[in-house]
Amino acid sequence: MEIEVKGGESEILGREGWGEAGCGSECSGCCCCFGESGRRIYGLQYHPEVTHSPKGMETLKHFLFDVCGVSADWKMEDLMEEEIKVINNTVAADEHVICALSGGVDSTVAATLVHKAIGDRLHCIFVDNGLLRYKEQERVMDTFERDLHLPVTCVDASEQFLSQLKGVVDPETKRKIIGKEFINIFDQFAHELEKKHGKKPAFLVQGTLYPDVIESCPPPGTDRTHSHTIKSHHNVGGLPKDMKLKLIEPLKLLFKDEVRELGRILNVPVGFLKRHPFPGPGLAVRVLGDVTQGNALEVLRQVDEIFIQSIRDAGLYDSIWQAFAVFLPVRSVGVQGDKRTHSHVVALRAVTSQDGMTADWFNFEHKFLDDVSRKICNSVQGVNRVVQDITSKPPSTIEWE
Ligand SMILES: Nc1ncnc2c1ncn2[C@@H]1O[C@H](COP(=O)(O)OP(=O)(O)OP(=O)(O)O)[C@@H](O)[C@H]1O
Repeated sequence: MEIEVKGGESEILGREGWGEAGCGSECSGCCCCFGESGRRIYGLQYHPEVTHSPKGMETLKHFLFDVCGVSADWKMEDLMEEEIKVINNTVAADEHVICALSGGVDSTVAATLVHKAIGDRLHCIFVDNGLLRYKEQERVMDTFERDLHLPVTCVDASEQFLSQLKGVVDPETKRKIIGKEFINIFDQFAHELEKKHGKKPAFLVQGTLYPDVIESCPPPGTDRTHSHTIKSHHNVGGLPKDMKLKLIEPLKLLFKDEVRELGRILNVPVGFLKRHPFPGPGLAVRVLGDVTQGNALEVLRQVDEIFIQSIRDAGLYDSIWQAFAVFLPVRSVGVQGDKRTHSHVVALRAVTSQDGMTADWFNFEHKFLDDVSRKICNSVQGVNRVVQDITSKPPSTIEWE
């Protein structure tokens, strides 16, 4: 069996006295697993939970059910009830809670659960940062209000964000600017709620998932300890110290597919739960270079909408983890309507994945790509070339910036 072994950790294995040991085929014979059935001690030097590990799930099932003797009687309904109890015990009857909704699955499910627990003492905010997809604001606000009955304030801050991003091309700087603007807006929202209810919100709901917790957890042997601050920084770009908000993270023991299951129990529309992930910094990380230059955002919105709608029409949306278009900071020469053009180039990216940690590029049929490319060049002014991204993760990341 071939397995991927993380380098640099093999010296703790293969000590004398251990029983059976296995070797990795691609790592010069270093130990990749061992077992001592007498002492009932087992160890693995690879990630069985990763989809790329063959028989990983079988290995885990064998360990849990045959070795440890546990039974699979865990139910999502029980978790929901438990979390509601925890939320009610945490938030006193006169306290208020805020939640930043992105229109994504995680924050929506987290907010819906907290709303079920504490009702309208939950106050949600959705920010139009000028970096949203085609008609995104209307589409998500409609779902929040009509289907989920969530109390949501929509703030149009597009000018504020775009003016701060003018001339910025470095991806990290873009992310930091966006994170900082989000915080200013959340802070202002909290102040307004304080004026209205006479009390500052004490809690912030975040849609932290278990993979985020794992990623925030430092490797064993380092002096560091796990910190929630790491995730909150990751999530909303860092919270201002004077907000003093305590975190409510009801999904922090769940993986994405489990969050979707919880969402189904909470009656979040299935179409919404199946939405592809969308990055917090929005189209800013899909327009390479200065997002405010020319009509890059508008062009990208139109291209992206055509691509996604074509994927839906072809019945492929649910087979793809994430699909989107990227606006490239180059122009190419073309011939359109008997005229020479010097126009924009856009890239299409679609990947499959189980958890976003690794991903493979999606292999569209030739006809699909041909149709989409023609449709884009024929209907989006200023685009004369469409290319496809055919790299997996690794070596690339899913997003381009
Ligand atoms: N436009 C927005 N308005 C309000 N809050 C936002 C917005 N975009 C992102 N956020 C907040 O920042 C968090 C992190 O954004 P990111 O896109 O990385 O989310 P995520 O962890 O994938 O979760 P989700 O599935 O909810 O989008 C979101 O969960 C949400 O709380």
